[in-house]
Amino acid sequence: MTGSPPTALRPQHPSPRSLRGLAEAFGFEVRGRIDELDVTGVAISTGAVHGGDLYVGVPGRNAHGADYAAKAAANGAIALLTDVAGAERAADAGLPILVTPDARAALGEVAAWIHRTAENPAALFGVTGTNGKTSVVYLLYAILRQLGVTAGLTSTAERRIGDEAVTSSLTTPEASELHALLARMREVDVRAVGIEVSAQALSRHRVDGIVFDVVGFTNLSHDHLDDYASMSEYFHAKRELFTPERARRGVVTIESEWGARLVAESRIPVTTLAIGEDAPDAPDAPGAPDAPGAPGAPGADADWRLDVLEEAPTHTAFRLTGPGGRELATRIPLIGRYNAANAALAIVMLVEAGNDLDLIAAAVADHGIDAYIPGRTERVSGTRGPVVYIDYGHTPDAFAHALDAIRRTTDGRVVMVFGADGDRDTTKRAQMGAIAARGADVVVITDFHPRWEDPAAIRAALVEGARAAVPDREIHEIADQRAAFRAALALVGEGDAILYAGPGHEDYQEVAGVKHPYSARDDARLALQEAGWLE
Ligand SMILES: CC(=O)N[C@H]1[C@@H](OP(=O)(O)OP(=O)(O)OC[C@H]2O[C@@H](n3ccc(=O)[nH]c3=O)[C@H](O)[C@@H]2O)O[C@H](CO)[C@@H](O)[C@@H]1O[C@H](C)C(=O)N[C@@H](C)C(=O)N[C@H](CCC(=O)O)C(=O)O
Ligand SMILES: Nc1ncnc2c1ncn2[C@@H]1O[C@H](COP(=O)(O)OP(=O)(O)OP(=O)(O)O)[C@@H](O)[C@H]1O
Repeated sequence: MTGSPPTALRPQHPSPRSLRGLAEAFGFEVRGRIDELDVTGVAISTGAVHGGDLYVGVPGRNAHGADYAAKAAANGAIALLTDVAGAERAADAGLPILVTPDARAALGEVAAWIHRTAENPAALFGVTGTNGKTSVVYLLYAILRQLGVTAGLTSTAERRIGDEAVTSSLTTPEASELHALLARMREVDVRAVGIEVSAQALSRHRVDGIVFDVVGFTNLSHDHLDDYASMSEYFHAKRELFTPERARRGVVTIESEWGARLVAESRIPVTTLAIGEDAPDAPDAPGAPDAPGAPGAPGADADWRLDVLEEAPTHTAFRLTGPGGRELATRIPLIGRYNAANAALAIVMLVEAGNDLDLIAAAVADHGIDAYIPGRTERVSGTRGPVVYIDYGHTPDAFAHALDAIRRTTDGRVVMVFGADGDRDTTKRAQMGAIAARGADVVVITDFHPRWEDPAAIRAALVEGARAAVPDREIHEIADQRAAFRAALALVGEGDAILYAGPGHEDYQEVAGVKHPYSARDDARLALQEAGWLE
């Protein structure tokens, strides 16, 4: 096939449904002629419209989607669903209009109806938390495949059905895309799906029309305080997943006060998972696991307990002990106690969904969990020279965990390369700088996605945070990412490690609205070759 790659996975054999039936099922006011019209899909953005779709026009930050109804019609939409204001704006667009007070709030159920996603559903696993969602979803996917289950996933990195994958734009797709994806998955007999659920998705109705079988919570720490006024508001957005309207059962990692709070405030039955001793030093407030009010030894009376048995640059081995002393011991090809925690959460979620622990243990007995997580402390170096990890961490807590994991498995020096997102939560930058300075021997501050911000100002905030925390730390400020990585590489040798946090799986850098091609993974491999460390 030529042309642009598909941006979404949709059913290939949709079964048309009557638009009149839709309007009646939801009690929508109808403006225009809709009899004889059948709908085969639904889209919230004109770029995603396929022939036969219902286009849903919602108000946004920049525009009202209804203003694009004519464009949707040109792309093949057969009708518009919108609010009263939208209906007036689109009166001359040439499409019949269904009117509802809040079209975004209706979207999930409408998409579920059009795609019949409630019929013969796969087991649905939802994962939320500040860090680790993508990782848990990939670990679920890997274990399910080892159990012989046809699985799918949706994450920040990609939407995936077996070997078919598309790159993601949002962490959690809009409900229109999500239900289409589930319908496509049903066509190819996917029986279990891991879905990463961001706080924004819960606040913006993106997982409406779904009841998860099991939901999991990783942790909560400082992020997205540009979107939420406080950590409590951010927590409340995530807590929404632990309600009977959204899920049947939950598993909560009790690593911090937030996990304990979620257990206390959950409105669905929850199972708890405690992490053994030796968590890394947590960042300071806000959102610190050891913030005031945290209960004593977290997880002392949890249902499940994780103990890390071995940490190496290539793998982590752990034991999981559950109710009645049931045990599973295995390994993951990933570094870090936090990744063992992610794997443990995935396993307990599978058990809560009815999978037998012994069967899971048998499936992962030979080689451990066979997971590949793109751009999450991904080792790009070879057998010689420094160990180089490319990571997606972009929060203080992620920095702390990744640095801790690398420090534990590195005899030599640790150099950290990183930048910070422009046009995103600016309040975490000083802390990111501070944690890097505390955890690494040398810090190289570079640009990430400046977007519309002045990149020099972003770097300055990071440098200031680093200097304030460790005044004599060796700090380099190098705007160009390729040059920054090469400068880091020049500082290390056999036995040392580089953590390049930020770019992860991404293949671009966004500057002033333009996406420039840049893959940190590819460039790091190239630099390693240039330095003679990699064939
Ligand atoms: C701030 C925010 O939530 N923006 C979302 C919003 O865009 P917007 O309000 O800017 O939209 P707009 O430009 O005003 O347009 C209004 C409507 O007209 C439509 N439109 C507009 C122009 C056009 O030509 N055709 C068209 O159809 C748009 O699709 C939209 O529905 O509606 C769009 C689709 O309806 C979303 O894709 C978009 O998410 C943007 C990309 C985003 O960045 N969201 C962030 C906050 C987010 O959700 N992030 C989390 C990250 C979680 C994590 O880090 O863990 C996530 O889940 O991804
Ligand atoms: N359980 C965890 N606790 C703390 N940090 C973690 C954990 N798991 C992963 N991380 C760190 O967070 C980074 C992002 O991991 P991951 O992509 O799995 O999280 P996420 O919640 O999906 O974030 P995003 O939605 O932004 O992708 C990792 O690269 C790693 O540095």
